[in-house]
Amino acid sequence: MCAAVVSEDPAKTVKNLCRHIVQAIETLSPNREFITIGLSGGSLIKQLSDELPNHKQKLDAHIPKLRFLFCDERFVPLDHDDCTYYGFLKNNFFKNLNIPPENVFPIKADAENVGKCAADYESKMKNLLNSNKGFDILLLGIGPDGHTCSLFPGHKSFIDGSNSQSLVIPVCDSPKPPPQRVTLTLPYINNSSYLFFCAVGENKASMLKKILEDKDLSLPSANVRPASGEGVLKWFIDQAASKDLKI
Ligand SMILES: O=C1O[C@H](COP(=O)(O)O)[C@@H](O)[C@H](O)[C@H]1O
Repeated sequence: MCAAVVSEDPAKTVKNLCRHIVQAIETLSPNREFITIGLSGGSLIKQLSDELPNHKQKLDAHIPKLRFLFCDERFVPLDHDDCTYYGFLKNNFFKNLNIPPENVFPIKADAENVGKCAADYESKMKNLLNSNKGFDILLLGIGPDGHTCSLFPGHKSFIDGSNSQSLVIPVCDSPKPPPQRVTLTLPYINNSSYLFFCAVGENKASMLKKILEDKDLSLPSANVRPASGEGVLKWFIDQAASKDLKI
Protein backbone atom coordinates (compact mmCIF):
# COMPACT_ATOMS: atom_id res chain seq x y z
CA MET A 1 0.00 0.00 0.00
CA CYS A 2 1.38 3.43 -0.88
CA ALA A 3 0.57 6.67 0.92
CA ALA A 4 -1.09 8.16 -2.15
CA VAL A 5 -4.15 10.38 -2.32
CA VAL A 6 -5.68 9.77 -5.76
CA SER A 7 -8.04 12.41 -7.18
CA GLU A 8 -10.15 12.39 -10.32
CA ASP A 9 -8.24 15.03 -12.28
CA PRO A 10 -5.30 17.48 -11.97
CA ALA A 11 -7.45 20.32 -10.56
CA LYS A 12 -8.87 18.12 -7.76
CA THR A 13 -5.39 16.74 -7.06
CA VAL A 14 -3.94 20.19 -6.49
CA LYS A 15 -7.01 21.18 -4.45
CA ASN A 16 -6.35 18.17 -2.17
CA LEU A 17 -2.68 19.04 -1.94
CA CYS A 18 -3.54 22.63 -0.95
CA ARG A 19 -6.01 21.40 1.70
CA HIS A 20 -3.22 19.31 3.23
CA ILE A 21 -0.78 22.24 3.08
CA VAL A 22 -3.28 24.41 4.96
CA GLN A 23 -3.91 21.64 7.53
CA ALA A 24 -0.17 21.23 8.11
CA ILE A 25 0.20 25.00 8.59
CA GLU A 26 -2.74 25.04 11.03
CA THR A 27 -1.19 22.15 13.00
CA LEU A 28 2.25 23.76 13.21
CA SER A 29 1.22 27.38 13.68
CA PRO A 30 0.22 27.56 17.38
CA ASN A 31 3.70 26.58 18.58
CA ARG A 32 5.78 28.32 15.95
CA GLU A 33 7.38 31.67 15.48
CA PHE A 34 7.63 30.83 11.77
CA ILE A 35 6.91 27.95 9.37
CA THR A 36 9.28 27.13 6.51
CA ILE A 37 7.94 25.96 3.16
CA GLY A 38 10.25 24.65 0.41
CA LEU A 39 9.04 25.12 -3.17
CA SER A 40 10.05 23.07 -6.23
CA GLY A 41 10.07 24.30 -9.79
CA GLY A 42 8.45 22.75 -12.87
CA SER A 43 4.71 22.24 -13.35
CA LEU A 44 3.91 22.26 -9.62
CA ILE A 45 4.43 26.00 -9.12
CA LYS A 46 1.92 26.93 -11.81
CA GLN A 47 -0.64 24.53 -10.31
CA LEU A 48 -0.05 25.92 -6.81
CA SER A 49 -0.26 29.51 -8.02
CA ASP A 50 -3.68 28.79 -9.48
CA GLU A 51 -5.09 26.93 -6.46
CA LEU A 52 -3.46 28.09 -3.21
CA PRO A 53 -5.01 31.61 -3.36
CA ASN A 54 -8.43 29.87 -3.18
CA HIS A 55 -7.50 28.86 0.39
CA LYS A 56 -6.52 32.38 1.38
CA GLN A 57 -9.30 32.78 3.92
CA LYS A 58 -7.88 29.97 6.04
CA LEU A 59 -4.28 30.94 5.29
CA ASP A 60 -4.52 34.65 5.99
CA ALA A 61 -4.05 34.42 9.76
CA HIS A 62 -0.84 32.41 9.26
CA ILE A 63 0.68 34.37 6.35
CA PRO A 64 3.02 36.50 8.55
CA LYS A 65 4.58 33.28 9.88
CA LEU A 66 5.26 31.69 6.49
CA ARG A 67 8.84 31.70 5.18
CA PHE A 68 9.25 30.46 1.60
CA LEU A 69 12.47 28.81 0.51
CA PHE A 70 13.41 26.85 -2.59
CA CYS A 71 14.15 23.15 -3.19
CA ASP A 72 16.14 23.88 -6.33
CA GLU A 73 16.77 26.60 -8.88
CA ARG A 74 18.25 26.85 -12.34
CA PHE A 75 21.51 28.82 -12.54
CA VAL A 76 20.39 31.17 -15.30
CA PRO A 77 20.12 34.97 -15.51
CA LEU A 78 17.43 36.26 -13.16
CA ASP A 79 15.26 37.47 -16.06
CA HIS A 80 15.41 34.09 -17.87
CA ASP A 81 12.13 32.14 -18.30
CA ASP A 82 13.75 29.07 -16.68
CA CYS A 83 14.38 30.95 -13.45
CA THR A 84 11.74 29.58 -11.06
CA TYR A 85 11.51 32.57 -8.73
CA TYR A 86 11.85 35.54 -11.03
CA GLY A 87 10.30 33.79 -14.02
CA PHE A 88 6.99 33.02 -12.40
CA LEU A 89 6.59 32.91 -8.64
CA LYS A 90 7.47 36.52 -7.83
CA ASN A 91 4.73 38.05 -9.97
CA ASN A 92 2.10 35.37 -9.53
CA PHE A 93 2.22 33.10 -6.51
CA PHE A 94 3.68 35.50 -3.93
CA LYS A 95 1.72 38.46 -5.27
CA ASN A 96 -1.59 36.58 -5.21
CA LEU A 97 -1.02 35.45 -1.64
CA ASN A 98 0.27 38.84 -0.44
CA ILE A 99 3.47 37.32 0.90
CA PRO A 100 5.82 40.08 2.12
CA PRO A 101 9.06 40.01 0.06
CA GLU A 102 11.13 39.75 3.24
CA ASN A 103 9.52 36.35 3.92
CA VAL A 104 10.71 34.91 0.60
CA PHE A 105 14.24 33.49 0.31
CA PRO A 106 14.95 32.82 -3.37
CA ILE A 107 18.10 31.11 -4.63
CA LYS A 108 19.59 34.09 -6.45
CA ALA A 109 21.57 32.87 -9.41
CA ASP A 110 23.58 36.07 -9.55
CA ALA A 111 26.71 34.68 -7.85
CA GLU A 112 29.94 34.43 -9.85
CA ASN A 113 29.51 30.68 -10.29
CA VAL A 114 27.10 27.88 -9.41
CA GLY A 115 29.27 26.56 -6.54
CA LYS A 116 29.24 29.97 -4.84
CA CYS A 117 25.50 30.23 -5.44
CA ALA A 118 24.92 26.90 -3.60
CA ALA A 119 27.22 27.91 -0.72
CA ASP A 120 25.49 31.32 -0.39
CA TYR A 121 22.08 29.67 -0.23
CA GLU A 122 23.21 27.15 2.38
CA SER A 123 24.42 29.93 4.66
CA LYS A 124 21.21 31.89 4.08
CA MET A 125 19.23 28.78 5.14
CA LYS A 126 21.39 28.17 8.20
CA ASN A 127 20.93 31.79 9.30
CA LEU A 128 17.18 31.51 9.00
CA LEU A 129 16.76 28.04 10.48
CA ASN A 130 19.46 28.41 13.08
CA SER A 131 20.26 24.70 12.64
CA ASN A 132 20.47 21.90 10.06
CA LYS A 133 16.82 21.10 10.69
CA GLY A 134 14.86 20.41 7.50
CA PHE A 135 11.97 22.53 6.26
CA ASP A 136 8.56 22.18 7.88
CA ILE A 137 6.79 21.57 4.59
CA LEU A 138 8.46 20.52 1.36
CA LEU A 139 6.49 20.60 -1.89
CA LEU A 140 8.02 18.25 -4.44
CA GLY A 141 7.46 17.28 -8.06
CA ILE A 142 8.89 14.44 -10.12
CA GLY A 143 10.18 14.41 -13.66
CA PRO A 144 9.26 11.57 -16.06
CA ASP A 145 12.77 10.14 -15.37
CA GLY A 146 12.11 9.96 -11.59
CA HIS A 147 14.18 13.03 -10.66
CA THR A 148 13.08 15.31 -7.89
CA CYS A 149 14.51 18.75 -7.05
CA SER A 150 17.64 18.66 -9.28
CA LEU A 151 18.63 15.14 -8.17
CA PHE A 152 18.79 12.97 -11.29
CA PRO A 153 19.00 9.15 -11.54
CA GLY A 154 22.60 7.92 -11.77
CA HIS A 155 23.92 11.47 -11.52
CA LYS A 156 26.63 12.78 -9.19
CA SER A 157 24.16 15.21 -7.55
CA PHE A 158 22.11 12.24 -6.35
CA ILE A 159 24.90 9.70 -5.67
CA ASP A 160 27.52 11.95 -4.00
CA GLY A 161 24.86 14.26 -2.58
CA SER A 162 23.26 11.32 -0.74
CA ASN A 163 26.34 11.00 1.49
CA SER A 164 26.98 14.69 1.80
CA GLN A 165 26.93 16.82 4.95
CA SER A 166 25.89 19.78 2.78
CA LEU A 167 22.32 21.03 2.73
CA VAL A 168 22.66 22.56 -0.73
CA ILE A 169 24.91 21.52 -3.63
CA PRO A 170 25.68 22.78 -7.14
CA VAL A 171 24.84 20.71 -10.22
CA CYS A 172 27.16 21.44 -13.16
CA ASP A 173 25.96 19.07 -15.87
CA SER A 174 22.26 18.40 -15.34
CA PRO A 175 20.86 15.92 -17.90
CA LYS A 176 17.77 18.15 -18.12
CA PRO A 177 18.50 21.69 -19.34
CA PRO A 178 19.58 24.12 -18.15
CA PRO A 179 22.79 22.29 -17.17
CA GLN A 180 23.73 24.36 -14.12
CA ARG A 181 21.47 24.21 -11.10
CA VAL A 182 21.42 24.39 -7.32
CA THR A 183 19.59 21.74 -5.29
CA LEU A 184 18.88 20.53 -1.76
CA THR A 185 20.61 17.22 -0.96
CA LEU A 186 18.65 14.03 -0.29
CA PRO A 187 19.61 13.79 3.45
CA TYR A 188 18.46 17.36 3.96
CA ILE A 189 15.21 16.77 2.06
CA ASN A 190 14.50 13.78 4.30
CA ASN A 191 14.96 15.93 7.43
CA SER A 192 11.77 17.80 6.58
CA SER A 193 8.55 17.25 8.51
CA TYR A 194 5.84 17.19 5.83
CA LEU A 195 6.99 15.87 2.44
CA PHE A 196 4.25 16.35 -0.15
CA PHE A 197 4.72 15.14 -3.73
CA CYS A 198 2.37 16.13 -6.52
CA ALA A 199 2.33 14.29 -9.87
CA VAL A 200 -0.40 14.44 -12.49
CA GLY A 201 -0.83 13.08 -16.01
CA GLU A 202 -0.33 9.82 -17.83
CA ASN A 203 3.33 10.56 -18.60
CA LYS A 204 4.14 10.10 -14.89
CA ALA A 205 2.25 6.74 -14.55
CA SER A 206 5.04 4.24 -15.26
CA MET A 207 7.44 6.19 -13.06
CA LEU A 208 4.94 6.23 -10.18
CA LYS A 209 4.68 2.44 -10.36
CA LYS A 210 8.49 2.17 -10.14
CA ILE A 211 8.61 4.58 -7.19
CA LEU A 212 5.58 3.55 -5.14
CA GLU A 213 5.24 -0.17 -5.87
CA ASP A 214 8.59 -1.45 -7.14
CA LYS A 215 10.48 0.84 -4.70
CA ASP A 216 13.22 1.29 -7.30
CA LEU A 217 15.91 3.00 -5.25
CA SER A 218 17.91 3.96 -8.33
CA LEU A 219 15.34 6.76 -8.64
CA PRO A 220 16.00 9.82 -6.47
CA SER A 221 12.28 10.34 -5.74
CA ALA A 222 11.97 6.75 -4.40
CA ASN A 223 14.54 7.63 -1.73
CA VAL A 224 12.51 10.48 -0.30
CA ARG A 225 11.16 9.51 3.11
CA PRO A 226 11.14 11.39 6.42
CA ALA A 227 14.15 10.57 8.59
CA SER A 228 12.05 11.15 11.70
CA GLY A 229 9.29 8.73 12.68
CA GLU A 230 6.99 11.73 13.14
CA GLY A 231 7.49 12.95 9.58
CA VAL A 232 4.73 12.67 6.97
CA LEU A 233 5.18 11.57 3.34
CA LYS A 234 2.17 11.89 1.03
CA TRP A 235 1.74 11.63 -2.71
CA PHE A 236 -1.02 13.62 -4.45
CA ILE A 237 -1.74 12.11 -7.84
CA ASP A 238 -4.56 12.04 -10.35
CA GLN A 239 -6.26 9.02 -11.92
CA ALA A 240 -4.18 9.25 -15.10
CA ALA A 241 -0.92 9.16 -13.12
CA SER A 242 -2.20 6.26 -10.97
CA LYS A 243 -3.23 4.05 -13.89
CA ASP A 244 -0.38 1.51 -13.45
CA LEU A 245 -0.81 1.23 -9.67
CA LYS A 246 -2.68 -1.61 -7.96
CA ILE A 247 -4.64 0.71 -5.66
O1 LIG B 1 13.45 20.55 -13.50
C1 LIG B 1 12.65 20.34 -12.62
O2 LIG B 1 11.71 19.34 -12.78
C2 LIG B 1 10.98 18.76 -11.68
C3 LIG B 1 9.71 18.17 -12.27
O3 LIG B 1 9.05 19.13 -13.05
P1 LIG B 1 7.74 18.82 -13.90
O4 LIG B 1 7.55 20.06 -14.74
O5 LIG B 1 7.98 17.57 -14.70
O6 LIG B 1 6.62 18.65 -12.92
C4 LIG B 1 10.75 19.78 -10.58
O7 LIG B 1 10.16 19.15 -9.46
C5 LIG B 1 12.08 20.46 -10.22
O8 LIG B 1 11.92 21.36 -9.14
C6 LIG B 1 12.57 21.21 -11.43
O9 LIG B 1 13.77 21.90 -11.23
